Amino acid sequence: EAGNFSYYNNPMWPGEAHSLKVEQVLYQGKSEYQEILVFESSVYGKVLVLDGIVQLTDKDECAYQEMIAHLPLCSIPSPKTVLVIGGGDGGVLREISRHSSVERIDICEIDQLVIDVCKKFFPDLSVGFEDPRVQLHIGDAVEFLRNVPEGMYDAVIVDSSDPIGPAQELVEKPFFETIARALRPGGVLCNQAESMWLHTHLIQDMLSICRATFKGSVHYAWTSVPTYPSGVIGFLLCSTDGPPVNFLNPINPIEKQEEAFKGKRKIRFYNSEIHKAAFVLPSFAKRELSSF
Ligand SMILES: NCCCN[C@H]1CC[C@H](N)CC1
Repeated sequence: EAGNFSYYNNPMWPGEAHSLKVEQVLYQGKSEYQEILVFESSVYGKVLVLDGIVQLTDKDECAYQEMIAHLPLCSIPSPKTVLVIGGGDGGVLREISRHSSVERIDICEIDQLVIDVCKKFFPDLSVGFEDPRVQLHIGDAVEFLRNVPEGMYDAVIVDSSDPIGPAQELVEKPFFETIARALRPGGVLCNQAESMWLHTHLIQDMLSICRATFKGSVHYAWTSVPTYPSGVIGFLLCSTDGPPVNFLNPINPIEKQEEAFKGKRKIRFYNSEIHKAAFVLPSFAKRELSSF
């Protein structure tokens, strides 16, 4: 119904509310995993909500999807095989397909209904599924990774929702160990890593797991997404042992990828400068998220 959509008292954000004016509800349903809502907002275009948590909006999804895809892929010389965990809306696939070096994109999404709803209401994102390099696997990521050959991927991107509900196991040590095994030497992981304003304890836990699991470098980067709680979201960038990866300086800059732009939607947020800037942290975060 028209009015306001707001979520509050979610255990992830106690005592915090964020509300968007609803022009029209476009879809409401429930899969075997979560409640799914799509509505037209007055400021941010269409909005996708899972279990009461905003996942993306037309207006600001570019910041999240472009950063989570290009921060890892622009940090290694020539990514060929990529795995996406989650990402059922297709936005991350859309961004990965800008890289002409990529030959294979596996995606493991647990909820088919999310994919179907996004194909209907978010064609600018689900276009990612049309790339012939994409192979879709519906199922649990932990199960999927168990059956992946060792050293299979150059990059793994974990585009997960928050660690309550279906994505709880995606912040635990065994999951990161299966990712490390699936990556080739010098391979990279980019993981959704919550807000430095609200979740430094969760981020510290993920950082210590990653520093123990990934023998290369581990860095925290962040970006602005106005419709996420606290208006920012972070990313964990990890590399395995083998050729060192310097995340802070994109050696495979998007500006040099002619495929990145030809016949595709323009890039709206990411560029090589904002790549470098993403790893610059405010003082409190440097203290709380530095190596320990
Ligand atoms: N690909 C859509 C974004 C999914 N990522 C999450 C949405 C919910 C947020 N609280 C955290 C990121």
